Order: sequence, then structure tokens, then C-alpha cells
Amino acid sequence: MGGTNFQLKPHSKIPKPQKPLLVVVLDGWGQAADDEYNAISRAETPCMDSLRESRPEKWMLLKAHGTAVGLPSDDDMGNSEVGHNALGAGQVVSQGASLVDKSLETGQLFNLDGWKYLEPAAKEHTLHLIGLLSDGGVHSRYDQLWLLIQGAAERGVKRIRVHTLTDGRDTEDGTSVKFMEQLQKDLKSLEGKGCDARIASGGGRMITTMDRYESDWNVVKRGWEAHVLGEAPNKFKDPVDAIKTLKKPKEAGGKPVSDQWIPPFVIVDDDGQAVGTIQDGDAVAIFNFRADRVVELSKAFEYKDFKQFDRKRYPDVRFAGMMQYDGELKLPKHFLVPPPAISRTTGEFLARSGVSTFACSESQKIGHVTFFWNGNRAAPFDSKLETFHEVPSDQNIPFNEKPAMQSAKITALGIEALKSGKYDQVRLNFPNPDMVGHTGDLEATISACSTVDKCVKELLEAVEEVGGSWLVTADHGNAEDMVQRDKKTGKPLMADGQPRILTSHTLNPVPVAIGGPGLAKGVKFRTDLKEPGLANVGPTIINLLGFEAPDNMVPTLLSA
Ligand SMILES: O=C(O)[C@H](O)COP(=O)(O)O
Ligand SMILES: [Mn+2]
Ligand SMILES: [Mn+2]
Repeated sequence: MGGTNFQLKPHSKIPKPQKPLLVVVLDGWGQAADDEYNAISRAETPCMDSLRESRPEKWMLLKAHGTAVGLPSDDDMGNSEVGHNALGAGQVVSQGASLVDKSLETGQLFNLDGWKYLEPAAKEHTLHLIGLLSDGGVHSRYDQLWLLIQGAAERGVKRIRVHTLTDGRDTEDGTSVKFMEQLQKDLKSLEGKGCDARIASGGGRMITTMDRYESDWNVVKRGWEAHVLGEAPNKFKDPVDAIKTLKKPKEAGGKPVSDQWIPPFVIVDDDGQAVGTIQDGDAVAIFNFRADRVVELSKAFEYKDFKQFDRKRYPDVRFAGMMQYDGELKLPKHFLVPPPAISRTTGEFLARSGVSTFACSESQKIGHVTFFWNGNRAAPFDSKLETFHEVPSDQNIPFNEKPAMQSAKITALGIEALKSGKYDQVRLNFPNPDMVGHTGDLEATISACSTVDKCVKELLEAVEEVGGSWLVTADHGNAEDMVQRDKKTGKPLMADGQPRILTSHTLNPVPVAIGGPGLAKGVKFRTDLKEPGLANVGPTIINLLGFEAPDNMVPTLLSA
């Protein structure tokens, strides 16, 4: 442990491969029993099936949720952030959700610099809290928001405005009404304590504020207009009424709007004035702990010089994130809880040991195989050795309308990189099972899974052709279960004769498989690990590239 020597030692049995290693992450591809709501077992997946069925020593399951990926408990589903952090770090790190829980439970959060910075502005003016209204535990949690609000009120903050993004992606669609009612009730309870706390604006997370990796800045612009300027096409006096109304089908027979796609709205008073615009002198905090979908909003608040959209008005506020979302950019400068420190990752060791890497996905997930993979670091460790390639994602369409997404381009780029002879490692992420799974559209998700199976097949053929090796895995479950289930019996839950669709991730394990002509003789998976998880993949990749894994990492999956 410790030290700054990143030079890896040659593996005692596995020679440094002469041909590339392909690493594929199938985003949201979990393992579950055959079932009519299992989009993966219902899809045509001859390639992934053959990996499982014909090579028992080179296929296994990994734990991808809960404590195995640094989340507070085993009731927490996995997600891309913690999954890719674990895969790339080769370590289990206490994640944002756990750190914020602890800081709020002990009250430590209110003793730290971030709160001290916000406090005078919050007391003298207004405290604005912006984030995802959810109990999904992926980006945020309601109980944390409420503890934050109560703590602020107890410390003398007299005016609070909450700007709510509705979920339906990490939570069941339709639950936003319940969360909004709860928040409204809880905020009202502060009235007697001399705190005027109200919901001020909101919108569905997929079209308001929570864009990621600069896929579509218009999403952030809509959020800015609603939260900061008090401008949105929809104005309501009551936030519950806002969601209920905006979820209604536009015309008879139309499908209700999903919580994720509720148009932005602003809450107004009897005179039609927005109740919570953000003004000079105010304090503003984002209460999401996860970075990817709030980096852009943080830039809009923090950067004076900002060109991505016209902010129209740029208030002079004290701004903080729940965490620091980008450690290299030091963004934001102020934060309520110090983020997980992830260092000595596989990416850093491999780059410092001369390994060249091509990492690629489409916009929606490019940061997963770069930023999250490398311990929340956006820039390469060595730009001569690492190439990050982003394929632009489709903008503004629900992904079930085009479930193949950009998979053909990612496959073609992967094959080109494998054949180019330029890279030791080619790392790809296919977003489809996850992104389409989140829409809750079972047929489209089946199609997404069939498509990525074909992509994997083509890639493995290319590895075969060049004589390389491969590792295929996933970051968490999603597409393998598309229905809410009774926790005890596992039976699908119904409402009005219809299955209650599951749009979120799951607690299921994920597969990992290795192979290829370049795999050193005798390499197979070991069977002695008690509870192998995603973090064990990191040292496995280091081994497959011909090095011993460093001792700050969890054990390898290989027996060689
Ligand atoms: O941000 C999202 O899209 C979801 O909340 C979680 O999905 P991901 O963890 O797979 O990105
Ligand atoms: Mn994911
Ligand atoms: Mn997801």
C-alpha cells in the first residue's frame, strides 16, 4: 500500500499479451431466471448464451449492488457510477450516498466549510435547494433532503425554496406525486417554526436540468429558466397540481407523460409571480450526491464566463454542491460533504506502466468508461497512451423509439481500434439495455438486448481474427427484470389489471466472461472467492494485460 510507484510488475504466469484485450461493459445487463418480464432471456442472445453455457470455467456472476460497490446497504440497487468506479478502481470505496448519510446523521455536515460558506447568505436571504426528488438512492434520497432542510431551519434559515426534478427512472413511474405531496407537507410543518419553505419549480429529470456529459445543453437551459429566472411554459399555484396536470395525456387516448419527462414548471403566487426565483445574495445548493447529471448545472452557476446557453440573468449567489462533482476542475469550489477519494485505480497503474487504451461509448455513457472508470477523473492520465472517443447520442428522443441507439457505431469503432494495432486495451460501454430499460418499454428493451448481443458477437469475432483476448461484463442489472415484484413471493405486482413496470436498476448479479485466442494457457476463473463483486474485475484486467495487480486492490478473479 501507499507510495507513488505506479509501475506494475510483470505477472509471474501470464505473459504480456501481444494482441489487444477487449473490455466490454453491457450497461444494465443483469442475470435473472427466465421470465416474461426478463427482456434479456426474451431477446435473441445466442452470443451471450453461448458464453454462459459452454465455458463454465470462464463465466461467472458478480455482485453489483449494495455494499459490494460501496453503497449504504444491500437494499441499494447498483448503478453506473458506483459500478464503473468499482470496475475501474479494483477497490470498494464508500460512495457518496454513504458519506452523505453519515455526515447528516452525525450533524457533521453543518460544521464543515461548505455549509459555513452558504449559511450567512441562507440566513440573510433565501436558501435554494435543487435536485432529484426520489428515494432511488442513485443520485439523491428524499430522507437526506429532508434532514438538510430541517438542519437549515434549525440553524435559523427563514426562507427556503426547493426546485424539484421528478424521477420515475430510479423509482416507479407515478411516484413523483407521492414525493411532491410528502415534501409539501413536510415544508408546511416548518411554518410554525418561523421558516417559510416552499416548492418553487420543477420538471422531469430527462428534459429539465439533469443532462449528462453535455449530451444536450437545452435540458440544463430549461432548468436554469425555471429555477433561476422563474420562467417556464407551465405555471401553477400548487406543485402537486402541476405534476398531476402535466402527467395527463394531452389528447384523449394519449399515453400519460412519464415522471421523467414532465415538462418544466414554475410555481406562482396569486399575482402570477414566481415564488422562488434565484436572486443576488441567495444561497444555492444542489442536493444530488452523484456527479454526472449535475456537473453542467454546476458550471452554469459557477462560471462567470459561460457560453453553452444564454443565462439571461446571472445572479451573484453563494453556490455549493452536495459534493465536489469534479475533483480536477474543483467543481464546484464549495461542497457540503467531501466526495469519496478514489485513487490508485487500474487506469492510473496501466497508463503509468505504458499500456495504451481506447475507451469509447456514446455521449450518454462516455463518462462511465472514462470519468467513473478512472475514479471520477475526466482527463486521461497520459494523453499519448489514452484515447477517449465519444459517439454523439440522439438528442431529445426517448430511447425506446430507437433502441439500437449508437451501438453500430460503437461496434465499428471498437473493431477498428482492435485491428489498428495501436491499442493494448479497447474498452467499450453499450448503453442500450440500461437506457432502454429505464423507459419501461419491454418490447423495445428486448430489441435493445438482441442488438447488443449481435454487437458483442461481431466484436468477439474481431478479437478472434486479431488473436487477442476479451472480458465481457456489466455494471448492474436493469433489463433482466422489467416488473415490480412482491418482495416475498417474487410475483409481478399488478395495478388495474396491468403489470407495474420497473424502470429502475435491480439488485441482480451481473455476468463476467473471459476468452479469446490471446488468453494465456490455463487461465480460468477461480472458485474460492466468497462474494466476488465488480471490484474484482479491476485486478483481473491488470492480470490479463500481463501484470501482477497492486496490493491496494481486492483479489483477482483469475486462477492462473
Ligand atoms: O442517471 C441515470 O440515468 C439513472 O439514474 C441511473 O442510470 P445509470 O446509473 O445506469 O447511469
Ligand atoms: Mn449503468
Ligand atoms: Mn441506468
